[in-house]
Amino acid sequence: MNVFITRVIPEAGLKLLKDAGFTVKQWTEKRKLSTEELIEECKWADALLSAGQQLNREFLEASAHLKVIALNSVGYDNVDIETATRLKIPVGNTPGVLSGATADTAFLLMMSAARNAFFMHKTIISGDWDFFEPTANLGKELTGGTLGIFGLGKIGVEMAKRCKGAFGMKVIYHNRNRNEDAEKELGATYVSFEELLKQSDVISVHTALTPETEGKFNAEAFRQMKSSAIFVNTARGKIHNEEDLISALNEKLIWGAGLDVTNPEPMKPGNPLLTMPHVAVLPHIGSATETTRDAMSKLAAENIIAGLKGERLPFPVNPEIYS
Ligand SMILES: NC(=O)C1=CN([C@@H]2O[C@H](COP(=O)(O)OP(=O)(O)OC[C@H]3O[C@@H](n4cnc5c(N)ncnc54)[C@H](O)[C@@H]3O)[C@@H](O)[C@H]2O)C=CC1
Ligand SMILES: O=C(O)C(=O)CO
Repeated sequence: MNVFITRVIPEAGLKLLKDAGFTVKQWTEKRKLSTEELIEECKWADALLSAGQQLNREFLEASAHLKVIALNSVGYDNVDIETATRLKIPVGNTPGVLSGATADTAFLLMMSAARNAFFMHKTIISGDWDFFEPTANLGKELTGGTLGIFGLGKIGVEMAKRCKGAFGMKVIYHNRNRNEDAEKELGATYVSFEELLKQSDVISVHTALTPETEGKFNAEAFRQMKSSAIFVNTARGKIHNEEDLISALNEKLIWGAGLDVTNPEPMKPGNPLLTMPHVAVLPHIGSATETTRDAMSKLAAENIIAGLKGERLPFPVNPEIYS
């Protein structure tokens, strides 16, 4: 059995695949494959382990022989799941193991925006750090503030735990469904989207990218937020409208922002967000720790192994193919 992998993955996952007796080919070029290249590579493969590739209808229809597609991510917005399901190709993802690391990144971005850390760092590089000024470079304290989580799933819960534990923040959330476990564990309160915007000192986005969440944080949403609020997005860049975010920051409708995800990725080096005060931008490193990336590669390998054995994937995103 042959497995094509669209990126070099950690040894931990690779070993599981090799120990299972599969022949593995990794794409080592530091660029994404085109759809045509991916179709060509997959002609040889029985399974695909995909990191960061767009798996569209054209690719899936040309690769309907694949017995399994394992994503090296929890997000699956870059896969045409409807087509994969129609073609009965099981698709697996990597939930849970990356929740802590990604929440750590959200926390880092929240803190960095609150204390203007990225901007102040640049003043050292440019030689503009002159002397200690008691009235300048002032940030925000978060103790006792309100954290608003948009999408209180696995990562959202981890972010809420960190903010409650560190700063005693009150947690409110808006979700597709109530999360009663989190309400009990964290004392989190369910609110409407409008109340989330109005009441939060920090809004942290943790939903999947879907037609309902795309562009959700737009001019209208930023207008309803507190002028002292910080907007954090570690989910997907398309959930906020970048132009509207830049205007909201320039017009001081909100105070700051922390982004691990942008639209497009990579963000262009001249993007104004990279030099604005109270803004912190990272290059999609939410899950990027050794421990977490090892664990993700193992889950992806487990999905491949189950799929190639004809078994149900341990982490399927289209479980309906089994019914
Ligand atoms: N920056 C990074 O490196 C990473 C980003 N992510 C992103 O984070 C997202 C969330 O991951 P998890 O917490 O593991 O997923 P999850 O499925 O546990 O949580 C997502 C939550 O959002 C809610 N939701 C979905 N649609 C909604 C809507 N229209 N309105 C309100 N709530 C809605 C769901 O009910 C669920 O509670 C992923 O889909 C991925 O896009 C995930 C890992 C790393
Ligand atoms: O898992 C995901 O969805 C990511 O964005 C990277 O870990």
